[in-house]
Amino acid sequence: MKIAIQGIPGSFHHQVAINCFGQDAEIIGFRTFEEVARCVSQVACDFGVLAIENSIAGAILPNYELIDRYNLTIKDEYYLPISHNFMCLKGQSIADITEVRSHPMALLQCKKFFEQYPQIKLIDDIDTASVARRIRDERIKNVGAIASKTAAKIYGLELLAENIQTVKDNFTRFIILQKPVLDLGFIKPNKASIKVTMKNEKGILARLLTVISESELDLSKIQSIPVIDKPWEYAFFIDLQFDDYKVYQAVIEVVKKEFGDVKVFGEYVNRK
Ligand SMILES: O=C(O)C(=O)C[C@]1(C(=O)O)C=C[C@@H](O)C=C1
Repeated sequence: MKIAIQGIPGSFHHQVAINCFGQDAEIIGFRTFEEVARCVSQVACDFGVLAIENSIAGAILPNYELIDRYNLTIKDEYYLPISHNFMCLKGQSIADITEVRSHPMALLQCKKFFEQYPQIKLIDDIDTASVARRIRDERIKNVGAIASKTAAKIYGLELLAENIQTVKDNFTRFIILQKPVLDLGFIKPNKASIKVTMKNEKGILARLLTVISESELDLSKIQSIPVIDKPWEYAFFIDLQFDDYKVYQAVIEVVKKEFGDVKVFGEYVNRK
């Protein structure tokens, strides 16, 4: 089985791919999230793993747009506890480090820690582990990485500080993507991710939320994203949790009829 991820061994995406698909899965690493989405849409891989939101840094908005544009299906979700660690080539101390490189989401999660070291510049890079590997391969001094302890071990770096994320309980929600499938097999879904492109009417969002709340569906996430060909109009990505699939389906029908276009990205099992 081929699994597409952004990143290399030691990255958090790599960890999720192993946790979900086992050690024997063939994990194919890409440099960008877009390449992952494209690979899954072309069925060059069976599944893709994509981070979608983090409990400290918030949503990764461009990834919502990718799921939509490449017409992908959300098959499942996975919540990974994230512990970030500050690391560098052996034999250096924090005072030697002038810049730290990592994935932008990782930097956001550790911003507070670096406030005490104003001499260290924070620089966006591809993914957490690839910085660790580059530091090792090119024997780069004075540069630190933020990555998992697994990455420090694989790439032989020294830990300068552990668990440096702003809040110790830190989670990233990942989604497992595949090409559209209508057959859910044996899965009994109790969660769905949908996009509603609403008519621009006064009070319409409040009315939609009332319909959802009165139906007893649990709205676990709502995120607006711009409709790119209609400036200042927005679509809403909504996650819904439910006990009764029929109630959920009935609400979807009402939303389609009264509120606007609905695109269902996936129906799956809540893993929170
Ligand atoms: O760089 C990595 O190791 C990743 O897997 C990327 C990523 C992200 O996209 O949010 C995954 C989890 C953490 O939140 C930080 C970075």
